[in-house]
Amino acid sequence: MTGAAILSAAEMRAAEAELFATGIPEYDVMERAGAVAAALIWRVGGLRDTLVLCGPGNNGGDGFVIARLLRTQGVPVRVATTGDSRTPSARQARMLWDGPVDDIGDTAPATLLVDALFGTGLTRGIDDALASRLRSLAGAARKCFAIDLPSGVSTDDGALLSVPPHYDMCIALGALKPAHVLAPAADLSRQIVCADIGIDTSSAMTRLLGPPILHAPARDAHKYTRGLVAVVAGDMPGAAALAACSAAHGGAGYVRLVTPHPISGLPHAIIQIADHEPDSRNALSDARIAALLIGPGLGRGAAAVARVRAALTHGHPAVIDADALLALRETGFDLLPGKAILTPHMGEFDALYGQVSGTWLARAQEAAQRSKAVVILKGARSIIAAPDGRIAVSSPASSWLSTAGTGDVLAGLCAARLAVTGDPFRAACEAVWLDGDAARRAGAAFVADQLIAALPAAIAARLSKGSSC
Ligand SMILES: NC(=O)C1=CN([C@@H]2O[C@H](COP(=O)(O)OP(=O)(O)OC[C@H]3O[C@@H](n4cnc5c(N)ncnc54)[C@H](OP(=O)(O)O)[C@@H]3O)[C@@H](O)[C@H]2O)[C@H](O)CC1
Ligand SMILES: [K+]
Repeated sequence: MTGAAILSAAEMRAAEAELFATGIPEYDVMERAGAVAAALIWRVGGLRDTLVLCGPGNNGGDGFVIARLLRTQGVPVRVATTGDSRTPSARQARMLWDGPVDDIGDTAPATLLVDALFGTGLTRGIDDALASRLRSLAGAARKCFAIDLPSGVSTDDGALLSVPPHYDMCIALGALKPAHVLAPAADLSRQIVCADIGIDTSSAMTRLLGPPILHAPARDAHKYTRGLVAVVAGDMPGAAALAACSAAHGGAGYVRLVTPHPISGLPHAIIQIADHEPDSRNALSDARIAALLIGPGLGRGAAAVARVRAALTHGHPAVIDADALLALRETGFDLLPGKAILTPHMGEFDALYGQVSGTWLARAQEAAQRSKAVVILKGARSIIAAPDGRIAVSSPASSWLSTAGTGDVLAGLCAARLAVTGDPFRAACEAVWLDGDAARRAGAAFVADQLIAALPAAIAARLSKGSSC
């Protein structure tokens, strides 16, 4: 899985411990962290007067290193603290700082503010007086930098434990944390930069969704080897038609729409198969079907549940969306094939899984394990969880995606990528990435059909070297 690693506070501590076990002293890692952060601040802020706020722990220690290194570049730097430094490394960093140390309560503002008050060690909301002091110093600064995390956010779930200010840049140390990718904490910083400080994150199971590498069809490909997608329509075939178009433009070799009502205006390349029976038995018995999609426009009630049951009896890899997710409450998860993608938004997620506790990452993970399927928890930042523990979190997608039919487009795209790759997690990651990129290309105020039209360019942009169009 590609994409920057996302580690919880406990995982970060374990990764640090592994590094220290190789003989690298903790203080050396703090020096590295401070050096990378100071270089980034120097690049943006140059010689502007700078105030570094240092807390009691190692986040504060990073702050002292940053202050010292900026000062050696000629930057006029002041440090203000909340009191004593409480860890050995923070005390060492403080000892090496030979400039002034103010009390945070009465220090003067500066043009640049560096927040090194609290990082992954924050265990509770910071008190009101300190939080308000941080906001007022940040408000008076031209640019604000958060070291590792904005002080006042919960590392593992992105909740705000007190009211933090906004930042121009957050410098994540060693790895991203959930608070860098989950709202509301993730929305506090205009830019989040991950600084490499030598921590090995290669085994991280949770990652930011990275750009996929796609391949053009093989020279000897034909429509079946590229992937046959069957889309099962229901009461409202328009939504299924949209999903079928998306599957066709998403890379499938062949798309069949199994529908009770003929649909006019569809591209001729999409083959419609009349199916007046809710059991769809014959239309779906073709062993060449590489991915089945059911849900868009399916409708609810007994007929819909029967359609889902019948569609899933064939064991084809499947994408379950919209109303079909609600039907799963009746059928149970045992009906799902070995390769399945479920695409709930938050409301459908709650309806399907009930009250699952924990962070959104943990909830998506538990849902994937319970249903033994890849779950795409759709939102501004979608979370893709696999039963084996892998999780990918997408960067925020265009808010113009909040328009009718875009869920159907994503479902069709998932089906296409599942048919092409045969791998549900990879397919879900590719689909979410391509959907986000197509939305970016479609610009403002697009409708779902234009999103589909942007898919080929999004795919072309991700083709591996050597792939030809
Ligand atoms: N990732 C790395 O490899 C490295 C990270 N570094 C930096 O270290 C911090 C984590 O440092 P840590 O010392 O564990 O924690 P903090 O500095 O965030 O804060 C802990 C101290 O803060 C006190 N605390 C916690 N909550 C509050 C609160 N609400 N109000 C007041 N004080 C609070 C806490 O005291 P307790 O009473 O809770 O015990 C601690 O004294 C990480 O984020 C990086 O910036 C290192 O540089 C090494 C490399
Ligand atoms: K901080």
